[in-house]
Amino acid sequence: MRYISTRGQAPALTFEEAMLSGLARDGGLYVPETIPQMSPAEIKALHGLSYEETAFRVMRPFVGETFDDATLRDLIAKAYAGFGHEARAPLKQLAPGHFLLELFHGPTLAFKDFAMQLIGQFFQEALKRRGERVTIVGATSGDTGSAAIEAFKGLDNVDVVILFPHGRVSEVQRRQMTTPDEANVHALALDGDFDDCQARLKDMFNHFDFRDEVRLAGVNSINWARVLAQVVYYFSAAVSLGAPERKVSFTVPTGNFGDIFAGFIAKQMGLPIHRLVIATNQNDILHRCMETAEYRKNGVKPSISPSMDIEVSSNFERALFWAHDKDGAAIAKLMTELQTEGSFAISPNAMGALAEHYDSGRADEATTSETIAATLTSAGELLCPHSAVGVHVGTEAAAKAPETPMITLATAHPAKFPDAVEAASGIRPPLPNRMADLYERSERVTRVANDLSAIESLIKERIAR
Ligand SMILES: Cc1ncc(COP(=O)(O)O)c(C=O)c1O
Ligand SMILES: N[C@@H](CCOP(=O)(O)O)C(=O)O
Repeated sequence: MRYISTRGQAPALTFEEAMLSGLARDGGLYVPETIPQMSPAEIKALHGLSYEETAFRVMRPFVGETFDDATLRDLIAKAYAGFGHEARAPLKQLAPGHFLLELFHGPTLAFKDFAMQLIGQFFQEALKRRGERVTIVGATSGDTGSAAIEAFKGLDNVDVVILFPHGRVSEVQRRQMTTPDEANVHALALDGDFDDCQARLKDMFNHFDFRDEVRLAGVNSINWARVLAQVVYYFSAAVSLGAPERKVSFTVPTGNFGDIFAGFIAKQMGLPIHRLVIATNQNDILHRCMETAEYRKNGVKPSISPSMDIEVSSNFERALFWAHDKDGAAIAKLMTELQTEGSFAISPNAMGALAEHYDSGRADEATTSETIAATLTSAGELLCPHSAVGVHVGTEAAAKAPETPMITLATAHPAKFPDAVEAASGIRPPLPNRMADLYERSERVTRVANDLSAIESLIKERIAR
C-alpha cells in the first residue's frame, strides 16, 4: 500500500513514512493510492465483533507491512482499553429512524481520542523500532490538542507542542491542555483563530530547514493515520443497523472535514452509505460551497461550538482530489487561489462528483441551543453544541429520505462545554470523577504572536531543554 500526495509532486510513501511525515513536501495531504475493498460477506462478518476486532479488519490492508498482525492487534487493544464504554462507540436511538453515535467515551471526552489513542501507540512502536525522536506540533480549536497531549504526554522520544487560539476554546478544553505537568508538553496560546494556528503549522511543514532540524511530525488530520482510525466507527455503526443489507446515512458535525472524509473512505471501501451530510455551525463555508460551487472565506465568527470555528477546512482538499479524478495539479491550483484570493470556484464536473456523496446543512447559534433543549425533552439526551448542530441538520436530512436510517455523530461530551449547555438546557453537565479537580490544577501556557519565526524559535528553545 502506497500513499500519494493530493498535489501530485511529492514522493509516494509507505504507511509508516506517511504517518511520521505528516504534510507531504509539496504542501499536499497523503491519501492511499488505491482504496482496499471489503466485500458484502466481509462486512457481514463484522456483525457481533468487538470494536477492536472490527478496527483490525478495517485498517489491516491500509497499514501494509508497518505492523504485523499480532502487533497491530496489540496496539489496537492498548489504544481502546481506557475507554469508558464497553462498546467504545455506542449507538442510541434519538427518534424513529434517527440514531446518535456517541464518540465521547475516550479519555478526553471527544471523538479525537479514537484516532489519537491509536496513533499514540503507532508512533511509540514505530519510533522505538527506528530509534528516533520527533517533535509533534498540533493546531487545535480545542479537542485535537487535549487528545494529543493525553496520548503523548510523558513519552521520552516525543515533544508535543499544541497551538490553540487564545480565548477561543472552552475553559475545560483549555485546562485539559494547560494543566498536564509533564515536561514534554507545551501549550501555546496563539493570538489568532484556529485557521491561523493551522496555517502556521503548515508553514512549519513547508519550511524544510526547521522541519528537518526538529524532526517535525503532525497529529492533526493532516496525518492519514488519523483519518484511517476514524473509518472504523462508520463500519461498526452501519453494521449494527443492518449493513451490508441495509443502507444508512451519516450526519457529521464538520470543521476540518477529517471525520466526514473518513465516512467517504468507508463508502469507497464498500460500506453501503446513502448520504454523507456535512453539518456546519454559523461558520458555514462548506455548506455555502455545496450550495454555490464557490469556496469563499468571509471571516470566522466565534460560536458556542468552538471546535468547528474553521474556514480553511484542511481535508476538503482530500475530497476535492477525488472530485477532480485525482488531478494533483488542479488541486494545487485551487489551493494557491484560496491562499491568494481567499476563494476558489469548483467546476460543474467536480461539483457533480461531490454531490454524489455529500449533502449539507447549517445550524445557527439559536438553533443549536434550541436543539440541545429539544433533544433533552424528546430523547433524554444532553448534547454538546457540536453534536446539536449535527442533530439539527441530521433531522432535516432524515426527513428527506425517511426509509434510510440516519446516524448523527455525537463528537464531544456536553461537560466540555458546560456554559453553552447550561444556557440552553438549564443543566450544568458535571465532569467525570477522574477529571473533577480540573479547575483546581495549575495552568502552564505561553502566549505567542501569530508569527512563524517567533513560534519556531520558541519551539526550538523548548525542545532543547
Ligand atoms: C467536538 C467536535 N466536533 C466536530 C469537529 C469537526 O470535525 P472535523 O474537523 O473532523 O470536521 C471537531 C473538530 O475537529 C470537534 O472537536
Ligand atoms: N476541531 C479540531 C480542529 C483540528 O482538526 P484535526 O482533525 O485536523 O486535528 C480540534 O478540536 O482541534
